[in-house]
Amino acid sequence: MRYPAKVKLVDVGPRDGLQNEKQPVPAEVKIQLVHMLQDAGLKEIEVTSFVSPKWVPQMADATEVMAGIQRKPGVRYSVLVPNMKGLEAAFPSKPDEVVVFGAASEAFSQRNINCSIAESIERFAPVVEAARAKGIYVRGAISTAVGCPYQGEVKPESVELVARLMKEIGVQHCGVADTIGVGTPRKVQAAMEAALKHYALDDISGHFHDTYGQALPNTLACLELGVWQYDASVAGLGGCPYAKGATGNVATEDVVYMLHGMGIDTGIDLDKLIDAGKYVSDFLGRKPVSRAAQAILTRRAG
Ligand SMILES: CC(C)(COP(=O)([O-])OP(=O)([O-])OC[C@H]1O[C@@H](n2cnc3c(N)ncnc32)[C@H](O)[C@@H]1OP(=O)([O-])[O-])[C@@H](O)C(=O)NCCC(=O)NCCSC(=O)C[C@@](C)(O)CC(=O)[O-]
Repeated sequence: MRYPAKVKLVDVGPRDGLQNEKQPVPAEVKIQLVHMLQDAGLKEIEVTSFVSPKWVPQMADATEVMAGIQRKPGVRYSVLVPNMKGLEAAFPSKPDEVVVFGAASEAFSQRNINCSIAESIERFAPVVEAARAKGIYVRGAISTAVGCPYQGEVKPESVELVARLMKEIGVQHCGVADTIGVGTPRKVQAAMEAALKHYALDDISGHFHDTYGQALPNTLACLELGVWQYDASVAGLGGCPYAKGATGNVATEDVVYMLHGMGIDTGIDLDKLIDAGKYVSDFLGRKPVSRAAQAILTRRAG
């Protein structure tokens, strides 16, 4: 089996990881987390989202967080925007990339962004056009690509349809997301192959939650397809507010440990990454979910 020699990881911890956190997380903590992630070698960080504060109160400080970051050359800072209002609010923060987020399941689309899949594409079209006109790269996320908390199993055909619709409106990159972590390797490969009908290998990524402990095998399965870009969340933080019971993304530390063990380059310093995960976990008053981080922290403690 030939795996990609290099993998790009996008740390979505500050956004996906913290959006569902019940306790208030001050902007300074989010900013410090971003700084520690960039120091650890992350080349892309999903910082925040410009969404309705009524829907996701934890992200209400998006502008403050973006303003507080001291940017490191070579690092891309992305933000989620669900509509034109979000994009216009994001513009002054000068994100390198915006993420429009749709779903392969109608029920999830309604619960998450309050519209149908078709309506979401209509909303995204002007967002994509306006962002690209300003030279901002546009990534798309397809949630519930294998399973939906409201509708059950999701077929690859639904992923293919949303990937095609996103491609048609000019979305440049397609993220295939297992929002509730129900996928297993063959199913996730099928979802990825469906998206690959419309997006090139270089324009596609995986985003796997670890609810059922399948995120690492799912990552390995997609590496077998040649997919070399993945989202992950430091310390395994997170979950989606509209996917009850779903745990966080695969922990970035665990993915890095696996990839380095396979001789795959990530450009990330695992020790510094573990420090970032420990920093935010200490603030939240719990241990990092990452097994690799727990093992290394135990070893460090002697
Ligand atoms: C999309 C909307 C806004 C539609 O919500 P809506 O209620 O249908 O929107 P609306 O256009 O009717 O506006 C209603 C109110 O929201 C305001 N509003 C409208 N837009 C914005 C905006 N951008 N920023 C701030 N405020 C906004 C608007 O101004 C108005 O305010 P009011 O007049 O009532 O005071 C809402 O459903 C929403 O914010 N949803 C966010 C859901 C979300 O953030 N989910 C988590 C992120 S997705 C995710 O985690 C999955 C992912 C990406 O990680 C991949 C995976 O794992 O699946």
